[in-house]
Amino acid sequence: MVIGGDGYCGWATALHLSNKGYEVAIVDNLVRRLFDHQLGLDSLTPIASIQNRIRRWKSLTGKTIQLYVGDICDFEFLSEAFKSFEPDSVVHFGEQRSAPYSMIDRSRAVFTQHNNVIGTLNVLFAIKEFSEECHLVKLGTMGEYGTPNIDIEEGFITITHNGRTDTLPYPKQASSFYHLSKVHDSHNIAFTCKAWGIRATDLNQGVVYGVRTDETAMHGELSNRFDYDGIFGTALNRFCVQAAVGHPLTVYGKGGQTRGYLDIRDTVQCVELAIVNPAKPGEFRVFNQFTEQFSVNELAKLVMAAGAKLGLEVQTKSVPNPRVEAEEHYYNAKHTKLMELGLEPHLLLDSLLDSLLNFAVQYKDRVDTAQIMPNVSWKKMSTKPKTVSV
Ligand SMILES: O=c1ccn([C@@H]2O[C@H](COP(=O)(O)OP(=O)(O)O[C@H]3O[C@H](CS(=O)(=O)O)[C@@H](O)[C@H](O)[C@H]3O)[C@@H](O)[C@H]2O)c(=O)[nH]1
Repeated sequence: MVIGGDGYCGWATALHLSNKGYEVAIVDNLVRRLFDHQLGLDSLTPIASIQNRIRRWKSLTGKTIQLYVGDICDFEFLSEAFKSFEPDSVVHFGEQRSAPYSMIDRSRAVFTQHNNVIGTLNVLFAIKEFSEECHLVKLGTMGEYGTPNIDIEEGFITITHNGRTDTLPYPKQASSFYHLSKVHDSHNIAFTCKAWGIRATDLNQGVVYGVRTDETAMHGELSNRFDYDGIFGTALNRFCVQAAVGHPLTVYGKGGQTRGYLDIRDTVQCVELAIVNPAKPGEFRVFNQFTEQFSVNELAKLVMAAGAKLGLEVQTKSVPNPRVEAEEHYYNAKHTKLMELGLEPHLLLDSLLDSLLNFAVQYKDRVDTAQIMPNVSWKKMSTKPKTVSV
């Protein structure tokens, strides 16, 4: 069961698992499409409706993906989906995943935490009630750890304090209401593993880039979404679109912000590896899911160089940072557990950057340049509903 199977990572994962012979159901309330309508945003790539996506997949491959449209915060809906599909594994992508969205105003902050925390709680209750053996594969985020001045471990750290030693959850220092929602989820999941014997894997994923996977490239109607706006667009994908339309690359502040990154083709691989090698009953595992670390400045340099090769004149501009985050910091995060399970990373080589840039150029007429600059400020956030004007 892929919850959030209509979104960026979820759609690619649902198709990948279906292609690999798994019986797949998508559970999704389609709210990601509603956010676009409400905020006047759109994917760079045209995307088909979920029904047409699934029909096209069936006509191309003969494989059926079941669809349950509804909200997992509604426990009755989720119960019916569980009873009808009887999942062995649940992959949970079904959360509001944008940090800027969660910082627009009070109501978006509350929505994000309610939607994410209650949705995950319901999934935990559904597993306990209907499918005790079911393995939960939950998308967490590297942002749960923040940017501490020591190495980041995979979920746990062994500490000696006043002569005694214990292995404890790694300290969490999230820096948006969205990232905090994932911290709260992790605590709830860890507790239910202990209390109810649930088996769970928390995938602390880094920033994803790219768009095509083997399956989504098979047909236009299987195309994945590609966000480039200031709310849902993530760093490298945004920079590629900016380069394609001749907009200076928007480095926030000093640009020393360093994060773990991965290709979307590795997202789908990692999820499959977690499913094939499930956690044991009662086990709460944490994997750091990224393949390489980059600072924002490093990404901008790579895109400038790749752009020059394609004859694009790419400039970089530091814009005032709309977020509250360290702009120069130590960053060294472990990420060996998925490699030990057999992950074969697609590293960010010139070839991928070329093809991403070409992809952005191909769709550049669809770019609304008014959506590029960031317009959500961490500091100016207020209780007043922020309405969007045209
Ligand atoms: O135009 C831009 C966009 C971003 N940044 C900077 O790039 C870094 C990453 O920002 P992002 O928007 O690419 O990613 P983020 O907000 O962290 O969120 C994304 O990446 C997270 C993983 S992580 O960053 O927490 O490891 C996931 O959890 C989220 O769902 C996903 O939207 C930040 O320091 C941000 O200030 C820029 O300098 N310029």
